[in-house]
Amino acid sequence: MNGYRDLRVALLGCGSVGAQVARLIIENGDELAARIGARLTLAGIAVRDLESKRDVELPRDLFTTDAERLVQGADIVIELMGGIEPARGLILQALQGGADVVTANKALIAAHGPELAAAAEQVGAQLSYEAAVAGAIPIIRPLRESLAGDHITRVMGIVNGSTNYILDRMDRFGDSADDAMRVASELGFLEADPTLDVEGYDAAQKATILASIAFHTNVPVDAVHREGITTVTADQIEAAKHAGYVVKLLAIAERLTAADGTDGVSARVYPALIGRDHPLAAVHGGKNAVFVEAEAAGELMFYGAGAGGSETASAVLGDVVSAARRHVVGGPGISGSRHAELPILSVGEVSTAYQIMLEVRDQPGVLAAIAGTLAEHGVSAASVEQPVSHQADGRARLVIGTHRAREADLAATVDALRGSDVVLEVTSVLRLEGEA
Ligand SMILES: NC(=O)c1ccc[n+]([C@@H]2O[C@H](COP(=O)([O-])OP(=O)(O)OC[C@H]3O[C@@H](n4cnc5c(N)ncnc54)[C@H](O)[C@@H]3O)[C@@H](O)[C@H]2O)c1
Ligand SMILES: N[C@@H](CCO)C(=O)O
Ligand code: NA
Repeated sequence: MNGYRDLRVALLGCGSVGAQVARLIIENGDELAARIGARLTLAGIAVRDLESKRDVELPRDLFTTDAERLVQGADIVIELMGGIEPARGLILQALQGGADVVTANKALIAAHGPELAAAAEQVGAQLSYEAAVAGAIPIIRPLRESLAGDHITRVMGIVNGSTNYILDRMDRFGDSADDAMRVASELGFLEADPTLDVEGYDAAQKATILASIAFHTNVPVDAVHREGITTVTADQIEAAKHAGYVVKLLAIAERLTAADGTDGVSARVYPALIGRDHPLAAVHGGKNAVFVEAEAAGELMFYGAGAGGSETASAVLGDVVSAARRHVVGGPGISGSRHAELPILSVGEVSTAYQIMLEVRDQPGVLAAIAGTLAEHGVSAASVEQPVSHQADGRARLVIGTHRAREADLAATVDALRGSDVVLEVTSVLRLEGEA
């Protein structure tokens, strides 16, 4: 197609996502040119090893091991190498040279987002990372642009596919935690270091990014309260099911008012109960979804593939097209706004309902003693159940559902229950999210 100017695109990394991005740029070149009004010309692909076997057949003359040189003179740089360095240095080099940058690197954006955004703003370049959170699902752009005129109150996401796969197997097929983890590992769903998934680090990186954008505030990753799924038991999943809930690993970013009246932001990742009729309960297998609540828009749900080479490449290409259009029309790129600078509140300020499971002495007066302990700490019981299936040898199980309580009050209640003569063991404490 004639008449279009060329935009020089440098691709850094040619793994699962990078190879698919290269394929789409080459295969869809004419149509992309028509949509953009300029042609994306792949100037080169930086790789570690020129001879490596690739998922996709690509022209070999595009490959180079000299990433720094490739970045020079590029209009758009796509970073899909992962990791902190050299990705960070190359992105800074690209931005300082005036290029727009597209990345899928959640670890880098979570750790160095403000530094990279400042470098982009300094030269009016655009830094975008739609693929860094929930893969193919459009969520960064909706939060940053589509909802820019609204007030977001809460963002609650299933943003880690492998842990959702594990919890879903436990819920639907009655797998033990170990069995579900083994299947997820065999299917290649887990990161090379599975701790990143199962201890919630990956979800915490995504929570940082979501909270920062939703609330126009820099929310550092170490301010995210993080609990993984390694403590979740088949017993908890069964009790949740019985009570009409499902256990999901949730990344939550929320506007909160603390007990002292401070308005702030809470960012947290933990396994929590949600009602089986909540839209997030229908997110099965390795899928992701983000549930957004905003003052004017109400409830919105974004659902789809959170990972996968071609799926993630779709989000990357969306950002590339947006950057390319900016080159055509001119003007500065959309920047990450941080003007609100809200304080980050501790998890102790969060208020949710809870489900507490206890092993107690099966004797008269136990219920009254436990009700007394709850009341002393200002926690009110909404339901108490004593399942006959868990009664033996003078022991009984109690499953207590509470009304909403502050996390700090609930923690004090649980400590007091642990110290109580009638309680043999506190076997489970799970938060209940997604209720009005
Ligand atoms: N795979 C997914 O489904 C997915 C989803 C969302 C986000 N991401 C993110 O996308 C990025 C890429 O992920 P991926 O799955 O394609 O990883 P990958 O490991 O398949 O690919 C990364 C590639 O970059 C190359 N590389 C690393 N350092 C390099 C260097 N210094 N110079 C040249 N090449 C280098 C590696 O050799 C590898 O081929 C990561 O930041 C990841 O977190 C991936
Ligand atoms: N390990 C991540 C990959 C996508 O970021 C997941 O399980 O969702
Ligand atoms: Na996304």
